[in-house]
Parts: sequence; structure tokens; C-alpha cells
Amino acid sequence: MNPDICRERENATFNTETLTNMLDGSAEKTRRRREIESLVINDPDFQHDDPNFMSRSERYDAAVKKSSQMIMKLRDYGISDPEEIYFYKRTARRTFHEAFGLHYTMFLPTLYSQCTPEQQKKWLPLAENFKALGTYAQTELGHGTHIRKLETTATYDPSTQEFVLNCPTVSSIKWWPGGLGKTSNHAIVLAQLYTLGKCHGLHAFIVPIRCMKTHQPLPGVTVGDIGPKFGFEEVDNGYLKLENVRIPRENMLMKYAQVEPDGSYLKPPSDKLTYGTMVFIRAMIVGESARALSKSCTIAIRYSAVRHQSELRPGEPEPQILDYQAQQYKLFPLLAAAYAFTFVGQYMSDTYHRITGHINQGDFSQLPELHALAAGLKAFTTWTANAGIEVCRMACGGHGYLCCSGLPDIYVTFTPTCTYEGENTVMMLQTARFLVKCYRQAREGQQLSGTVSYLNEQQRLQPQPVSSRPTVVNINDLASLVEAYKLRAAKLVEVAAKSLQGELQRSISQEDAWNNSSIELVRASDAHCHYVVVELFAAKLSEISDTAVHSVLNTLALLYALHGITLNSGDFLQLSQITQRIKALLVEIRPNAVALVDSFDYNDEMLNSVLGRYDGNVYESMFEWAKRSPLNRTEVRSFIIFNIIQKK
Ligand SMILES: CC/C=C\C/C=C\C/C=C\C/C=C\CCC(=O)SCCNC(=O)CCNC(=O)[C@H](O)C(C)(C)COP(=O)(O)OP(=O)(O)OC[C@H]1O[C@@H](n2cnc3c(N)ncnc32)[C@H](O)[C@@H]1OP(=O)(O)O
Ligand SMILES: Cc1cc2nc3c(=O)[nH]c(=O)nc-3n(C[C@H](O)[C@H](O)[C@H](O)COP(=O)(O)OP(=O)(O)OC[C@H]3O[C@@H](n4cnc5c(N)ncnc54)[C@H](O)[C@@H]3O)c2cc1C
Repeated sequence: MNPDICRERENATFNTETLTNMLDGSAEKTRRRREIESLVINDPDFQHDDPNFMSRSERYDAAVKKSSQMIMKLRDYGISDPEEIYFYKRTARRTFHEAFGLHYTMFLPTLYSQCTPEQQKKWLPLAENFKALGTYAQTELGHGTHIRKLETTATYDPSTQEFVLNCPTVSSIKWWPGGLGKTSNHAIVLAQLYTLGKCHGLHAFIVPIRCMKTHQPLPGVTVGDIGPKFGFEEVDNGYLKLENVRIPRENMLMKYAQVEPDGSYLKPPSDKLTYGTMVFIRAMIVGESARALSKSCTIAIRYSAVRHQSELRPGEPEPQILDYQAQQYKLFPLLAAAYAFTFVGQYMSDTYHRITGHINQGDFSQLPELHALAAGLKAFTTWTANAGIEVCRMACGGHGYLCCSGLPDIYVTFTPTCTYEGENTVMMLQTARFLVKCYRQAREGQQLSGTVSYLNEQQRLQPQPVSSRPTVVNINDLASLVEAYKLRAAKLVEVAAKSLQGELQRSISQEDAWNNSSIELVRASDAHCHYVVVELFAAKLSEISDTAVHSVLNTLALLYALHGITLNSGDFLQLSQITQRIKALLVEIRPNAVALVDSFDYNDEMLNSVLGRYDGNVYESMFEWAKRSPLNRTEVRSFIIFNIIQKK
């Protein structure tokens, strides 16, 4: 064990196991998670070479093999709890996505949430036993964001009681769905529903695309892989062109909207229920932001504890780079964000399941807030984590740029979360739409609830415009900082609403007024999400009984809140005091940095990083990894070079 990293662990002021248990929910949950992870770690079937040593085709084949192995093994172990399945899979896939990913994350959830009981009786056994292997095909070449303009059509033929599916133009070809190119034999296809000559907008259909026996494309189906991408090399994101493909009427997902045998259309309680799977994934991505950022911090901080470089004081030994204030200022606010997002991810998941429970009982009243919260927190946390992973990579110097550091793979796998499941700017504007509506309701005296109730509070407290009030905070008191973020959010929502109002008074259209206020609208949503994150971090602390853990997390929460102020200093005051306080907090966190990342409890296999190894023996393992590179399988690789060198 590297002596530096041993010393770091000896210096910690809290018990990492206590914090790990808290993050898992209990000591028993920690035990069980580790037990499941060890099933993978000790399984020779999952000991394979680094995918970075493989070609794209080899990586895809290996991913398919791993997906099918996991299915068999989970069955053999009798593991069926969704959270335990997730622990097993996350350990097996390490930093990469799995070939059957979309089947689990979108195809099955859509069947669960949008099929009638009769349709579930038919499709769930097929899908749960992987006879029907599916994806979620919504995006087209011409449209990803603007789904109301998707062009694929599903036209009902009452004479045969079938839907006829077509991609009428090049731009209507389905493009991007994960697992579509080579893996899936079915797809949930989002298409414009036409019946009795009328268009009823976007609806979801189960479409067989490959023969369940031969896996060959079915008649009228053109399907394939869209080619290499920035990352996601294990996933066959694909294209799908449908030409007069006929499916039975029963293949339209009819839990909310129906087409009768005669073609008459029965509309849903809300036309946004078709968008439900997207809200689910957005909500889950918040937790993924926390995991990607916490992994990156674990790698960068452990490496920074064992890396010695440069000279802090003349004549003294080279210091650990973690002792540089600049290195701490890069990494510790990200560490704080990783903890903040861990708590927000738990809150978002709980909120999603609570509200969808009400929706399943027919209460749709909280759907708008769920949509706004999931959209905003997905954008806010992925933008922060995306940038943070890059900071962690660069904080590891040259070795961070090696694939064996794990950081490039974490980055290229995570970065599309800023785009897929709702491009982040578009998501922030969706949240702003909800905030402006709530602001207007508060002005009219309506009582708001949930995460926007502060808009009432600000109206009651002081009638004068929020933006006229200075933001003065007690920089040592988290509650005071929460208030500052609340006031900032209220201020920026008011600024955005007034910008809209001003544009409208210039008698331009609502749509142009909206577009001309987009900067303020996005800033308002960002401030709202930032307040929610700080507020939830503070609320979590009130649940922690262990004084040592409470103290270290309180320090992180203060750092997160104060650092956020320096990033948005235009909205707050007291910058110089805050900078000094931040420096003091960095010093406070320094002895606990490694213990704080240890508490995330990532085993080496899942971390997949020679820099972030638990034992800190980075150089030895880097050298061993490099020697396994395919280019090193022969001493002399290119005889052309050999001939040139030998040429007389
Ligand atoms: C288990 C998983 C674990 C972890 C996850 C990890 C990894 C991810 C795994 C898989 C993901 C892999 C790949 C990604 C897959 C995809 O990308 S699928 C495709 C995703 N595509 C999108 O997200 C499209 C984005 N666009 C939209 O959602 C919509 O076009 C829009 C919301 C931008 C606009 O929709 P419109 O219908 O035009 O609406 P509007 O005019 O803006 O607003 C009208 C009202 O409707 C409300 N609204 C909009 N959307 C929703 C919704 N989803 N739910 C509820 N309400 C909604 C909106 O608020 C308006 O309401 P008003 O009251 O203001 O009128
Ligand atoms: C790795 C990956 C996996 C994917 N998997 C799937 C899948 O399984 N299934 C599926 O259906 N799709 C999938 N997608 C597609 C993904 O959902 C879309 O790419 C995403 O929704 C963004 O849409 P777009 O590509 O049309 O971007 P665009 O909307 O064209 O974005 C381009 C720019 O336009 C801006 N813009 C667009 N509209 C507005 C607006 N109203 N106001 C302001 N600015 C705007 C955006 O902010 C952005 O800067 C995947 C994509 C990726 C990268």
C-alpha cells in the first residue's frame, strides 16, 4: 500500500464506513451491495481485457456477450430486486454502457407505464425473457428536440384493423436509438397517429423490426448502425426506415389513448403522458451525474495524494500535489458537488416515484412540476458533472489523458447526457416555462407548493421588487446561504418574467418575446436548480446524527454554496470575504479528502483506473497496463520502419 495514501487515511477525522453506510441507506445495504459487487469481481467470466485494446466490432461483440452473461447469472443467483440488479450491472459494465441498455432503461419502462393490462400480459413475458429485445425509437434525422414535428406516421386501416407505419422522407428516418442498429428485434416507435383522416399527434407503437428466429430485418424495414461516435462504442446506435410496415391495432400502447376497431380515437387525460419515459430517464440521470462526478473525484483525489511534483519550499522534498491550494480549489468544490448531487439524485428518484404513484391513481396535478424539476435538474447536474470530469482529468496531468486513468472513458460515456433525453438548454427553457407561470400565479396571490413555494414567500415578505434587495449573507451559516440562493432564484425569475413582459409591451408576439428573453429564462432556471441543490444538501445534513460525519459534510456544503457564489458573483455581494472563507474551508477539508472519496466505496474493478487504485500503486500498474497494449504484442510492429532504418 502506498505510504502516502495510508497516511491520508490515518489523518481522517471521521469513520468512512459510517459515511458509506449513510450513502447506502444502512450498514446492511452496504453489506448486500458489496456482496453483489463481489459476485462480479470474483467471476472469471468478467475478467477481460480493457475495451480500449479492442476494435469497435470487438467491443460491441464483447458487450453483447456480457449482456447475455449477466442475464443468465442474475437468474442463477436469483437476483431480481431492481436496485440489486443495478449494483450487479454497474460493476460488470464498469464505465461503459451495455449493449442491451435501452431494453432495460426505455423499452421495458415504456411497456410498464404505457401498456394496458392486456398488452402487458402479451408483451412483458416476451420482453422480460428477452424474446422481444427492444429500444426506444423517437429521434429522427430531422428532429430530436422538436418531437411535435416528428414525421414518421402510423395510419390506421380499419379494413384490416392495422396501423401502417412509414418514414416518408429522409429526415423522418429514425436515427440514434441505442441498440437499434444490430441488437433489437423490436422498437417502441413514436409516430404521428392518423385515423379517419385526422392527425392526433405523437403516440407510441410496438414495432417488430427483426425476425425473432433469424434476426433478419422484416419486410419494409431498413435498419443498421449509424457508425462510430465520440464514445458509446459498445452501443449500436442505429437507423430505422419503415416502408408500409403493418402492425396490429393492438400494438399501439393504449393505456392512455385508444383507437377503436372502427378507427375512432379516444384521447388521453393529458397528451404529455406519451412523454412519460423521457421524464423517468431525466430523473434517473440526476443520479448518474453524481456517480460520474464522484468516480472522477475519487480518481483525481487519490492520485493527487500519491503524486509528488515540483517544489513548494526550496530544498524540501516534492510535495503531494494535493497540498497545492490551486489543486484543492479545482477538486474540492467538485467533491462537494458530487455529494450534493448524490443527495439530489436520491430526492429526484423518490419524488419521481411518489408523483408517478399519484398519476397512476389518476391525479395528474403534480405532473407539470415533476416535468420541470426533472428537466432542470437533469440539465443542471449534467452540465456541472460534465465540466467537472474534465477538470478531474486535467488535474491528473499527462496521466489523466491515458485511457487507463479511467477518466477519458468516464467523460466520453457521460458527456452525451447533456444532449440526449432532452438537450440541456431546451430542458432549462422547459423549467423556465413552469417558473414564469408560477411567478405569475404568485403575483395573483395563488398559493404555490413544492420547490417553487419560495415565489410566494418573496411576494409576501417585501412587496418591492425582489431585484432591488441586496443579497447579504452570513458566510459561515448554511441556513443563511440557503436564503441567499433562494433570494437569488426569486430575483432571477422576476428578471426573466419582467423581460418577457417588456418584450410583450413592445407588442411583439409571445413566441418572439420568449425567444428574446431566453438568456434570462435559462439563468432563472439555473438559479432555481442551484437553490434546490443547496437547499437539499442543507436538509440532508439535518438527518445526520454522527457528529464527525455531520461536521465534514457541513464543511463540504459550505464550500459548495460559497463556491457557487463565486461562480455567479454578479448575483451576490461580499466576494472578497467569501474567497478568504473558501480558502479556510479548503484547509479544513484537506485531511479528509481521501477518506471522503473512499466513502463512495468504489471498488477498483468498477473504477477501472490505475490512477485511482485503492492501494495507490499507480506507476507499477500503469506500466503493466501499457505492456498489455496490442501494439506491444510484437517487438517490431512495422517492417516498413525496419527497412527504412536498415536502408543503406
Ligand atoms: C434506469 C436509467 C438509469 C439511468 C439513466 C442513465 C442513462 C440513460 C439511459 C438511457 C438513455 C440513452 C439514450 C437517450 C434516449 C433518448 O434520448 S430518447 C429521446 C429523448 N428526446 C427528448 O427528450 C426530446 C426533447 N423534447 C421534448 O421533450 C419536447 O419536444 C419539449 C418538452 C421540448 C417540447 O414539447 P412540446 O410538446 O412542444 O411542449 P411545449 O409546447 O414546450 O409545452 C407544452 C406543455 O407541455 C408541457 N410538457 C412538455 N413536456 C412534458 C413532459 N415530458 N411531461 C409533462 N409536461 C410536459 C410543458 O410544460 C407545457 O406545459 P404548459 O402548462 O406550460 O402549457
Ligand atoms: C449517445 C446518444 C444516444 C441517444 N439515444 C437515443 C435513443 O435511444 N432514442 C432516441 O429517440 N434518441 C436518442 N438520442 C437522440 C437524442 O435524444 C437527441 O439528440 C436529443 O434529444 C437532442 O435533439 P437534437 O439532436 O435534435 O438536437 P437539436 O435540438 O437540434 O440541438 C441543436 C442545438 O439547437 C438548440 N435548440 C433546439 N431547440 C431549441 C429551442 N426551442 N430553443 C433554444 N435552443 C434550441 C439546442 O439547444 C442545441 O444547442 C441519442 C443521442 C445521443 C447523443
